[in-house]
Amino acid sequence: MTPRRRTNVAAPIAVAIDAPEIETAARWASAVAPHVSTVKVGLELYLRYGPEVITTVRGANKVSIFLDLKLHDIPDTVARATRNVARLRPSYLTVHATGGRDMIAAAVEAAPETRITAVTILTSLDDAALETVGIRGPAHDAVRRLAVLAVDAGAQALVCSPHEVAALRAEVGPDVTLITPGVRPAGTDRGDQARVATPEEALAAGADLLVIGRPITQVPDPGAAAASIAAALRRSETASA
Ligand SMILES: O=C(O)c1cc(=O)[nH]c(=O)n1[C@@H]1O[C@H](COP(=O)(O)O)[C@@H](O)[C@H]1O
Repeated sequence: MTPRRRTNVAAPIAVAIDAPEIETAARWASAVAPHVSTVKVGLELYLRYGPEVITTVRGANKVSIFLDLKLHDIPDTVARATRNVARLRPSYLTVHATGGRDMIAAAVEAAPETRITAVTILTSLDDAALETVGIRGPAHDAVRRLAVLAVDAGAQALVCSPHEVAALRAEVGPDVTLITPGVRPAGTDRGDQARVATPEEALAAGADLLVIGRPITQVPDPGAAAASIAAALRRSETASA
């Protein structure tokens, strides 16, 4: 699939600010903000610092906030939790698609200004791991089933691995934002990720937003790493135009 061309300078990257301390998170956010569209705050920081970490990471940075709490509970509980964090005005909020249709719909209704983002099958799981938790695979099929269910329930964005993006795009159309973690620049360590691809491959497959954490944050200069991946993405878009 031909990648959709972008005119803004910030690359379609959500940097996963998975830091132990709020001071580190603030430093990483301001280093990467000139180069990327979005920063993602997840469980590690939010469970320690709560809403304060959103205010801090947002700071003076011109970035969208992706709040990755992966909510998964009964619909009323998820609705109330979603309402609480919607006050922080995140652009994206994650819920697990396996929570089911009513749970996803409850989150959508509770946060009309936020893109409720359904996580399909975690990128750390391969086909064998899926079987151990009783989800009918292969991962590719499970992702497609959950994506259709989530969009039907009102989710405006989906998280999947780069391997499933092209098929999902064909399935859900152009209006649903497709977000891919499991992104590893060539030559970097895949760590605990199972279904991975390079940033250029994920973008070429049709992803709208690439979630990248450790390849940017666990190097001496996160700002330079973000700038370098952003430049590589721009080159690959130009080459395929
Ligand atoms: O929802 C997510 O962001 C997410 C879903 C998924 O399936 N896999 C996944 O890795 N993530 C998140 O994406 C980030 C990936 O970070 P790195 O593996 O360091 O690039 C982490 O913050 C994960 O919590």
